[in-house]
Amino acid sequence: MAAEVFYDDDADLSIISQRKVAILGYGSQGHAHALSLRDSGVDVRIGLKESSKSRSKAEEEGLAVGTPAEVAAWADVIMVLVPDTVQADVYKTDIEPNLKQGDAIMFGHGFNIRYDLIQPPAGVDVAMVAPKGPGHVVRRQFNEGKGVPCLIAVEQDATGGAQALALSYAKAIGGTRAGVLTTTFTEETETDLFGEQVVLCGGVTELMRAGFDTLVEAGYQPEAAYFEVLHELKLIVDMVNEGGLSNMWYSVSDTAEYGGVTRGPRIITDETRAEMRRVLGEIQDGSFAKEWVAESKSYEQFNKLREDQKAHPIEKIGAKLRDMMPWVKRKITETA
Ligand SMILES: NC(=O)C1=CN([C@@H]2O[C@H](COP(=O)(O)OP(=O)(O)OC[C@H]3O[C@@H](n4cnc5c(N)ncnc54)[C@H](OP(=O)(O)O)[C@@H]3O)[C@@H](O)[C@H]2O)C=CC1
Ligand SMILES: CC[C@](O)(C(C)=O)C(=O)O
Ligand SMILES: [Mg+2]
Ligand SMILES: [Mg+2]
Repeated sequence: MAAEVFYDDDADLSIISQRKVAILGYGSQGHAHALSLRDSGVDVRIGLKESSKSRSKAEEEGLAVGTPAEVAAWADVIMVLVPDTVQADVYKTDIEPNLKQGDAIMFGHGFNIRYDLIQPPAGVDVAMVAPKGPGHVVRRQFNEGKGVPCLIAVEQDATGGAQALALSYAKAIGGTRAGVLTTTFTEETETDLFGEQVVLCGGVTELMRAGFDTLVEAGYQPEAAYFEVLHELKLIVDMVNEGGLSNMWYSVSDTAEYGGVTRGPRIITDETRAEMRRVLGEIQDGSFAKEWVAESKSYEQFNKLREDQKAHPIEKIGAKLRDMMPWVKRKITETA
């Protein structure tokens, strides 16, 4: 059955405009939600620790900032946009003691509900508005009159109005301009983790690094390798994004198309597809979540892997080449 997709005319902005919304966290998603909600006429306050380095950024925007506990007590809608691995602690310390009957607790990703790290009480709505894109792009597109598609879900509908509330919230951040789908916390969590690990973040970066390494090892200039496997990827993906795979195949040469359709399946093989299924299995059985929550206590392995990513030659050559293409370089700022 085809999914139902909601657009601007299906959502009522007045629902979220009548609520008091606490945004906990002012990072990638937090700043985007907070600023776009405010620009849509919603009463918003930001919850951050006294020591938070994000505080000054929110204050510079004229947003009211308090501690997570203070704004949770003030609000009747609490959107949790602190990192997934700290949400359970923030919930216990700052949110749970301040939840009132009829409040709504909302999430930008289903991780903590899907893996039972947070168990909200009966009597509150539990919903999700998950943009399918980076927070800085969510904000950028809102400012440009566009929007990033969102998934919404309701885990607990205490008031009978949880879905309408989530849809209204999604409208306020620009989601219904692009399309909003209903889902479950389980489907959102599992597909989101799979997408970022296998395709969008993990798969694509590893493909670029491997392609770059192969060309450089074979004696080609690193600059040529960078343009070929990283810079041009966006140009090719833009064609796919604008008109589908066929649009891209139409635009590239017949030589590229023939080489692509015959060689592509030699790169993404049956073995790769089997590994994708194993990665999905680790998401579904909770072992990835367990591993990540344990790693987040020290960041020991994660910090080493981050250093390895930064040190790869594709990063060094890329920085040099992007300096010559100022239109490509776009600094991420909290108001971008
Ligand atoms: N990044 C993205 O584009 C997307 C993220 N999501 C989801 O959105 C949620 C937020 O992720 P993201 O925006 O990446 O997070 P970020 O890491 O970008 O930002 C986290 C924010 O939370 C604050 N923070 C960290 N720890 C605490 C704490 N203990 N108490 C209070 N505030 C704290 C940080 O402030 P400071 O460090 O200054 O204290 C910062 O303002 C997650 O559930 C994520 O899965 C969903 C879709 C896409
Ligand atoms: C693709 C990564 C993402 O899921 C996102 C931007 O949608 C995230 O968790 O940041
Ligand atoms: Mg995502
Ligand atoms: Mg994600």
